[in-house]
Amino acid sequence: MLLSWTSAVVRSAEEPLLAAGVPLMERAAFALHGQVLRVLRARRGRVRGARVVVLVGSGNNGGDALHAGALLARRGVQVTAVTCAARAHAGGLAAARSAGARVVSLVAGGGDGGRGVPTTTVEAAAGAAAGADVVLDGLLGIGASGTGARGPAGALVEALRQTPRSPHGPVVVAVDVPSGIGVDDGTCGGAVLPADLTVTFGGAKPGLLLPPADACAGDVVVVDIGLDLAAARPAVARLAPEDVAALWPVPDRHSHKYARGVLGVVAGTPRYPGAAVLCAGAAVLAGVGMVRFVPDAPTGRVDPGDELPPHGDGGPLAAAVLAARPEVVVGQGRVQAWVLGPGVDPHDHARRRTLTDALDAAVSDGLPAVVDAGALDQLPPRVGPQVVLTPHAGELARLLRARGEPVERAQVEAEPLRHARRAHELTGATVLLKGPTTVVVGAGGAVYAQADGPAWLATAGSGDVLAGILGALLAGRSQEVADDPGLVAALAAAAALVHGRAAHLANPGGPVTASAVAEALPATVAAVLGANGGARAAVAERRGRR
Ligand SMILES: NC(=O)C1=CN([C@@H]2O[C@H](COP(=O)(O)OP(=O)(O)OC[C@H]3O[C@@H](n4cnc5c(N)ncnc54)[C@H](O)[C@@H]3O)[C@@H](O)[C@H]2O)[C@@H](O)CC1
Ligand SMILES: [K+]
Repeated sequence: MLLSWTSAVVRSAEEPLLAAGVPLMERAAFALHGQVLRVLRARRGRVRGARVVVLVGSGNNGGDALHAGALLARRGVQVTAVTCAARAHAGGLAAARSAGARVVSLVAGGGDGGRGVPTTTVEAAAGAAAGADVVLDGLLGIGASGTGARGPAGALVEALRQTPRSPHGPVVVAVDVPSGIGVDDGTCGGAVLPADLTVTFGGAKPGLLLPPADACAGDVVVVDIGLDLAAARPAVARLAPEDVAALWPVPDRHSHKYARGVLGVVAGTPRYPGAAVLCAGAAVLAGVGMVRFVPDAPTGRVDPGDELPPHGDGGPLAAAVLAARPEVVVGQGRVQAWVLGPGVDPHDHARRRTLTDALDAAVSDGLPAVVDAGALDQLPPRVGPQVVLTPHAGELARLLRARGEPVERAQVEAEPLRHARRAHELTGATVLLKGPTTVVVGAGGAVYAQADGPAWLATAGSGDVLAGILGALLAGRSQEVADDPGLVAALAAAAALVHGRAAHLANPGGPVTASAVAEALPATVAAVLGANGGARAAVAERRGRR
């Protein structure tokens, strides 16, 4: 699991160490230079003679970069440091100079308190950067105010962004964070320099995980500089496969289909059965004990005693689901969780009535439920965190507008965490906001950001598959969810991870269909469980024999 902490938390962890004279900056710079050496070796085979341009802001982030530049210069790297403000970290500047780095400034008399640093222009600095092997971005770190670099630093970032990127262009290594991102909220309001690699100190920062800024971070390497963050509350987490393995319900030899979880599904319409097929199918393939697919009653409510009506009674919608997945059971009956709404057209009155009845039942029974697409508009004013809303940005904006918040889709896309959090506050539900990076906000302040899928996953039916996976997880762990509603957010993040990985597995590097993603689920779950799952299964098997 990758955890992140806000700037304020990181600063307060630094304080006692700095007061005790612990050389945090030297530790950070040493690790940073090690990462740059690794990049240079991978790129050129050798370090000596490589060119590194160091972009230096006015704060300690620039100090880290300058000290790393000094260490690189001592290894024979040609280092040019470009200071971008009236002042620069004095110790770092002295170290870089004495190691043989060339220092220039965008500000006349700048960087060095007027000691005559040669000035350069934004164009010349951008040109030097374009010809370098590595650009080390030490413009702004966790001391940045607002988003986007301003002044000369901002002008340089803009110029670098205009430079066309090529495979032969420099590798951009961000010091602590890509300069200009909203460090704590992941916003990208102004000039931001996208990185290929971010070397971050002490612990990751939320903006490295949260959209849209996470797209600027590249690979994230966390460097231990001795900060004690164990007792501090993380702001945002990103699950890894081993975390999902620990969350996934794995049967033992005594398990039977009911104990493993029964999922009720209300999805699709007779005219558009695709969502129903994908959602119910994904739940089956993700390993749920059983799926009950709920068709519309010919008249009024379905009799709850109608456990297993003949297949024909479910009409063409149920027939389509059964044709694709004969494992599905059609009709009403006891369930441990629900998926409600994928592909349900609100203008289909019969389907809408079935949906409303099931949603009412789920909420009044306190069962975990995925509330998707057509069900989002039917949500009661307040629900518990066992209910997971799964909107995309447009649907979340509509949900917020319906609750009196004047929000447009673009605002949700610009600040996904803020708006997902607001929806959680207003409804009480766990919120899984779909996007290139999925944001989950749940009970007790839990926030997850998952970026597991390829861009190809943005395809019709993809969300129906995600809803099915999450439904399977909630059904399988509904008892634990009843005891600990905070678990729901972790399960939602786990579903997003498996969904994304299934898309990779379905067709590595190429287009995927939602059906192919669903078909890849059994192998994906097996891969995620991996050795960990094998060990757990063996333990379960042993227990079963006793
Ligand atoms: N405290 C320490 O000893 C350590 C600090 N570390 C580094 O120090 C960084 C934090 O240093 P600072 O607190 O000095 O802050 P920064 O280095 O992030 O710089 C903040 C300064 O930049 C300017 N500035 C703020 N917002 C700006 C904007 N939007 N555009 C242009 N200029 C802007 C202001 O003059 C401000 O003082 C961390 O990110 C990390 O890289 C690491 O070396 C670890 C140890
Ligand atoms: K930076």
